[in-house]
Amino acid sequence: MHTILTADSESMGRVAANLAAKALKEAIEERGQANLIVATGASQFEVLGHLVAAEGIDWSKVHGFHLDEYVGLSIEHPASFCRYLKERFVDHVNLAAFHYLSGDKDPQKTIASVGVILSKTAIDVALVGIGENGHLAFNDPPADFETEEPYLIVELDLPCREQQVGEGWFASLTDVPTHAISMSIRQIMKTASIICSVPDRRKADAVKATLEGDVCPEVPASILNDHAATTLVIDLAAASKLSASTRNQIEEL
Ligand SMILES: O=P(O)(O)OC[C@H]1O[C@](O)(CO)[C@@H](O)[C@@H]1O
Repeated sequence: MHTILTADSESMGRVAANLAAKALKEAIEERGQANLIVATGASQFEVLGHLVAAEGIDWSKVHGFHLDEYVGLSIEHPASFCRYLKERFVDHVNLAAFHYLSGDKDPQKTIASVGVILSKTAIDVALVGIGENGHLAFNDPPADFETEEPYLIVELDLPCREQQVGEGWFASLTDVPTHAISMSIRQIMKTASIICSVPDRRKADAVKATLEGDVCPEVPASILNDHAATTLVIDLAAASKLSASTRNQIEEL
């Protein structure tokens, strides 16, 4: 995994968005279209802000896929990932299509219908983050590294649900849904180019475990070490617990 260290979340977002824009333009040039997976959460604020402002992407040739969503939240809820993506991404670009995961009515039906399309699609770029508990999408530890299903309905663990309260998406723990739709680990790993953006000191332990520990289901994001073309973009705060030898191997911008 190639890791890039940036000063702060703003420069992290700019670097990640530039990488994504380049990969999307190359895919459009080569194949006439591009397929993109989009994540949500605090880690994607700056990434999506820079990406929608990027020049030279023919968005009408881009098909978007949604990484994960809570079960039971309507798009009216402030923490809805559908709402987040609509407001921060889809409304700003003229996409060929965006495949939302609506988790409020019939999540099984949603994952069946979007999953069929996703299974037949070669994804060029995935924008992802890492949770405080090391999760990748909503695959909390221990994550299922084996399933071939494109999407799963998962139970969220306590640290994951506490993170959502800590970030201010929900007023209390009881408001956080207990289940979510998540793209599976194997499906994410099929992406040609993964761009994983991780800002903030809250993520320092997860970043350390991802870069310095074993690849194991207990650290779901560690699987990215087995991917041929992942770039991890972190800021100084997220890198604050890395060893000196890891720091020496990281590209600093
Ligand atoms: O960006 P956050 O809120 O720190 O979360 C990291 C990752 O976790 C998810 O938000 C799921 O909680 C992903 O969509 C995101 O990439």
